[in-house]
Amino acid sequence: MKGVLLVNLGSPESPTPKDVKPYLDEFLMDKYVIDVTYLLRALLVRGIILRKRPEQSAHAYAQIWTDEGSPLIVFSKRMHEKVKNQVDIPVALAMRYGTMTIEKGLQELKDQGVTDVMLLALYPQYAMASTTTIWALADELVATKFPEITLTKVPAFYNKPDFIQALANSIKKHLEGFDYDHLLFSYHGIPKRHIRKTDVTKSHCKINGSCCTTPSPAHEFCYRHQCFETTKQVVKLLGIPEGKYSQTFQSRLAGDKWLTPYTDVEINNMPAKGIKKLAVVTPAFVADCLETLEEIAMRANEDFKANGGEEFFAVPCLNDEDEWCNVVANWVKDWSKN
Ligand SMILES: C=CC1=C(C)c2cc3[nH]c(cc4nc(cc5[nH]c(cc1n2)c(C)c5CCC(=O)O)C(CCC(=O)O)=C4C)c(C)c3C=C
Ligand SMILES: [Fe+2]
Ligand SMILES: [Fe+2]
Repeated sequence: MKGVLLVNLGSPESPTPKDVKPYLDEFLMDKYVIDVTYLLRALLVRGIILRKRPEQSAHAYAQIWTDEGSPLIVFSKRMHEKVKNQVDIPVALAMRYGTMTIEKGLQELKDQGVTDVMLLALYPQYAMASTTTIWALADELVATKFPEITLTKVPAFYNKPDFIQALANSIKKHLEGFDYDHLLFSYHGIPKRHIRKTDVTKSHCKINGSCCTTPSPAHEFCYRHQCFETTKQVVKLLGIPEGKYSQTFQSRLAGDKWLTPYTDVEINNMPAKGIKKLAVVTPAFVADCLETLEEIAMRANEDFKANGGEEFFAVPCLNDEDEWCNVVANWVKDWSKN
């Protein structure tokens, strides 16, 4: 019997340092996120990052937390319900980190008699730190605990026409009536090293400006290329002219060379370039979360205005919008027919 496992990142149990610390420990000790030797990772994460970050992150989480819990979890659950109600095979929801584990998701499907699982990582663009870590853990669990299950991994959907259409329609709807000067596409950043590491050709991705727009088999696993493509296709559908939009990368951790240009730096410089009304869209995230609600809608908004900006609007993620849920339900239906 067929079934589906939807997987997103996860959130701490509560916005307190006590719960944020073990969550960040699980997340940052993941070898696909901080991809150095175990000893170096432990030194970096447990010896340095986790000394202060849980307090700071808990404070940030507290500002976005809702009565129902973390926005990422709340929106993912709503989206899951809507998808589930449209299809006639079991659909489970799991998170890569935290208590809603992939193991529990697979168990839930197994208990309903599922042996053939469509694994959908809820990230439009492929990255080692987001997609591979889900695929690798699911593979490990199947090998050790669910030998009767086979997995079908859904490739990144950054350029799928129905996803692009849903995203473009959502942006258009949210921006109705906002006469913005500029639309910024801000994607979660990753270390440049990750791009080189997942280059299947081993030589294509030089991150020098043109590699990501030059056709190559490397692009199946090139996060930067996939971000450019999402932006290009959405802009085309919306008919936004050159110069009225740009693309940046946010949420970097210190100590590494991350993809540029950086969202915060660019936003702070915009008012001086005459951009006074700014709209920001965050297409690496399908559900609003800390990185969209606190980093963009709150912090970037304040910084933009402190630097002379006048109006700022953070476009919500797709969350549980009907069109997006229908798109996912259609992917499930198409897969389950074959
Ligand atoms: C879009 C996909 C994501 C990629 C790629 C990604 C890479 C990545 N992230 C970190 C470090 C952190 N990310 C944090 C939060 C966070 N990251 C994503 C998605 C991707 N991360 C989401 C959806 C969220 C929000 C989670 C939520 O609960 O709302 C955090 C935690 C928060 C904080 O302390 O700031 C960290 C840390 C790295 C190092 C990385 C690639 C190497
Ligand atoms: Fe992240
Ligand atoms: Fe590339």
